[in-house]
Amino acid sequence: MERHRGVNFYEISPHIFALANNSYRALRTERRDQCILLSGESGAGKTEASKKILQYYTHICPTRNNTHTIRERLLQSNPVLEAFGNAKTLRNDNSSRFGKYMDIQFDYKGAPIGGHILNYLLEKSRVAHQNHGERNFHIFYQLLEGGEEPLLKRLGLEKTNPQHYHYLVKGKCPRVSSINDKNGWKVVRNALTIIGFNEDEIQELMEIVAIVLHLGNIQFGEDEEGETHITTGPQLQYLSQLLGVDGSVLKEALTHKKIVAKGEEMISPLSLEQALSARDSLAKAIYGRAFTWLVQKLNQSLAFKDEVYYSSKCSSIIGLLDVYGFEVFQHNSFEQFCINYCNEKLQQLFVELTLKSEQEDYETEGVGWERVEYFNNKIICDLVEEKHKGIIAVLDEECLRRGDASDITFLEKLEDSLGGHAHFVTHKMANGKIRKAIGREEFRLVHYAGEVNYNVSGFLDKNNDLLCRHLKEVLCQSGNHIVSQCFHADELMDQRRPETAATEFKLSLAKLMEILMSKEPLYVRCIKPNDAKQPGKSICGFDEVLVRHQVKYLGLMEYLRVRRAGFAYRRNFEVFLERYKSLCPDTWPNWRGTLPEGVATLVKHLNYKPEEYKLGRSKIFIRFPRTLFVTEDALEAKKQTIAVTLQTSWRGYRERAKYHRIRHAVIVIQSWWRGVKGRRKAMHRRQAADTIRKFIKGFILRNEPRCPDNEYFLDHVRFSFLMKVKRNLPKSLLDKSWPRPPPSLTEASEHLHRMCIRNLVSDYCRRIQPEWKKQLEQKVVASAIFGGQKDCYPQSVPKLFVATRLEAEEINLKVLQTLGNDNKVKYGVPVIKYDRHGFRARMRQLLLTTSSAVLVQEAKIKQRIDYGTLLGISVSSLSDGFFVLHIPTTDSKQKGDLVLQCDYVIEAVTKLAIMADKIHNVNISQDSIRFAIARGKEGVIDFTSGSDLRVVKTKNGHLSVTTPRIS
Ligand SMILES: Nc1ncnc2c1ncn2[C@@H]1O[C@H](COP(=O)(O)OP(=O)(O)OP(=O)(O)O)[C@@H](O)[C@H]1O
Repeated sequence: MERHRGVNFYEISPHIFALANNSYRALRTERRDQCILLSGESGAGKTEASKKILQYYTHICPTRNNTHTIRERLLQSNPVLEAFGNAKTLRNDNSSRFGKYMDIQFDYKGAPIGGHILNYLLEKSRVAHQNHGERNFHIFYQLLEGGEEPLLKRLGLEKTNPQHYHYLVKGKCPRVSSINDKNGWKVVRNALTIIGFNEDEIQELMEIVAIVLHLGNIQFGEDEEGETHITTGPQLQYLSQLLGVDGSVLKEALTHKKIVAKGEEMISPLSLEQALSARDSLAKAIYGRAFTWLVQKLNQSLAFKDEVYYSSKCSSIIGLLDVYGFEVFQHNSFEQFCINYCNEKLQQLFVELTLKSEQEDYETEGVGWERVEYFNNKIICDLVEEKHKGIIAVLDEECLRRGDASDITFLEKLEDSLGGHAHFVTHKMANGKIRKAIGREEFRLVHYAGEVNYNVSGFLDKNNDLLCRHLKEVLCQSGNHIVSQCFHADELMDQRRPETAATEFKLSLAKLMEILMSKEPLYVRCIKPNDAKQPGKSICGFDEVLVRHQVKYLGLMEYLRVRRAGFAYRRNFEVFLERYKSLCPDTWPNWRGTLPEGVATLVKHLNYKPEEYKLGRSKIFIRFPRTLFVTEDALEAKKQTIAVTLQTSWRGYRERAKYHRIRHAVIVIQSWWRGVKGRRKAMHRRQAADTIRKFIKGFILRNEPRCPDNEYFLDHVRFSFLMKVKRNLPKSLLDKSWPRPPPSLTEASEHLHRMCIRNLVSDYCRRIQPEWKKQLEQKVVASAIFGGQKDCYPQSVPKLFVATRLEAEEINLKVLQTLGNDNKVKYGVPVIKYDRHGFRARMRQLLLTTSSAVLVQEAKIKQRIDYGTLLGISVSSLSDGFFVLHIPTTDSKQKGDLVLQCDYVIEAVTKLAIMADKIHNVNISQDSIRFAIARGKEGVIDFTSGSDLRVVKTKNGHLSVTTPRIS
């Protein structure tokens, strides 16, 4: 299959795949529907060839989403149809007993997307009767051999025992070595599932097979009064069960007939013979219609479902015709007559389309041609089908004739109307040798493929193909859905007589011919190598006489002659030019001149040699396939360029259109956006003008009471001020800045400022540490005592009071005290111990010279003074560090007031005042301080400002302290 894919026909040796590939290529390239006609005798290999073709298509064709299923279904339809429609005959162990035309639908990419089957005249008679050495349809044996035990039990059948069923043993060969029924069952069962039958449908289909088998086993007997009755009860029970109808109703229908005359129904008993015939008719009718139902069901499964996406116009078709082949048996009946008539029609089509039309074409087109003689079988077709005169017409006439019409009268009628015809002869009409070869009840037709004697017995019945009304009524009530679908109540109402089997077959063949004529035909002529079903090329496998005979009657030699002398290809100028015009610059893209000139120009450009082609009146004839294939290859190569050109133009067009669309959209969006923006801007301006207007008016009226005209301005001013305040709030307590309020907000501003300060203060207070608080308290006290009173106070403000300075053990204090009136002034430098209760002084004596003091000895004075006894503290207003602690003098032990000097006079005095709770008893003197000396005496210290510190005792006994001035 791979070897044949995409290869030209002439490039490799002949093969069924080459032909399949050729038709597929033609379908793809020329988009013309194709049909492949398989012909040959029964057993020649048509069905096998058609399966190979199908296999080839399903293998090489590209796949679409659902084509996988379609492929499978196409392939699997074969085993199902073969099981129900094929049987073993003397000529072929798998002989098709029906005609089949299958359409395979391809989409434009060449993927199979669907299929449809037309079936023709099933050989129903086989259901009830088989010739010796033949079998019934395969499905019966397959079900019995392979069917699962529960299934068979349900159907009331016995496994692997065809002998028990009358309908299966008429030919006396229920088992054949070449056929594996058990395996066949598995294949069919699987195929039915793949095709899409559900379990119920399969069950009901098998019920039908069982119904036929049980019907065959129904036996009749006659009672003493001559009435027919059924002798096989169990079969009847199974039948009524499977058909889903009442047993008694079925029983009556099988043994009685219903006649409707003048609107009245009459029931009369059947004779034994009539009952047997009615039973067989019933079996044939049920099986025949179930077969048609099966084909319809297959068609539903194969149908192309994606109609919305692909219209059927987009698809192309390859048809496969595989009908029963030409048949000659010892005993030939109505069925062989129909089968052989069908083969005549196919041969006629072949003759018409090839030998006749081709040669006529050469002649009418004026191409020099030497006529090849051939046998035209139209005469035989006419003999069979001609209106009023043909065999079918005579048969129908006899069937419709009232009275004593029989198979024999039919034969006589034939003799009357067709006597003397070259292809028709009967025992009576023949003479000599031929007469002996024809039976009295036979007529002989000289077919294109040979002579066949047909026995007329049963012709009328088979052609009438009638099922008695009574049985039809029963089937209409059936509980089996397939049966009830096959036998519809409408049929009973229809008073018209149905077409006879032969006429119906003739009409369906006519339709088939129409279908085939509308397509490009390809032929597969199957040659049967021997009559013994033998394989191989040995002498016994290849019967030369038989083969020669077939080659002859198929008209192959004549056809070869026409082919050799003729042309491989012929087309109308228009079609040819249209297809290949792209290969010549002069004809591409359009030829303006006449068609013959155009074709001539094209052919010249293609370098066709004179012997390769001929130009007729309206057609071109190409002699060799090679020439055409070379041209096709060139077109294939050219298609790339054309495709690129088309793509370029299309893409350009598409992009331009897209660009224009976008551009238009952009302009629309722009205009809308600009409009929006413009409107927004205008609105803003209007709002701005309004604001400005309001603002100006408000400014003018700003000092008026609040009114609608100025409220906006005032609000704005307030808002602005508040925002300004918000932005410039003082960060610390020392920051005194505050925005200047507009006049209308002065009061509010002050309010806010106060709140802000308070807030800062509370914030500050919250954050303040205990030590610092104490420091500040002390500083506040210092400020209260000394603020603006003592010269050195301002310098002391930034200096922090050190907690340990006075509380420590040692304090650097100088004590000045006059201890006596002698010239030697003794100064004590007390070390003061200082605690919560008071302070204690311990003196060290100093010897005072005029300018310096020298430590002489440790004083023995120890004085303890409680804070509670402290009367007050005196300091000068100058910048010296002297201060006097006034102590009560009533106690004789007291040494008098303490005169002290300290570098940190502000700190020391403040702390002492706080400790002794004498804040209000600190006296700041301008010039001098009086202090008590022991024993009621009093001393004075005079303070003056000078250049540096000097302490001297003046003549008047005062202590004079000169303190440097603070610059
Ligand atoms: N190409 C083949 N190679 C080998 N065997 C073949 C080939 N073709 C056919 N046969 C054998 O011949 C038998 C009959 O073939 P097939 O059923 O295709 O014949 P047919 O022409 O369809 O007959 P009918 O007209 O009776 O249906 C096949 O079962 C097979 O055994």
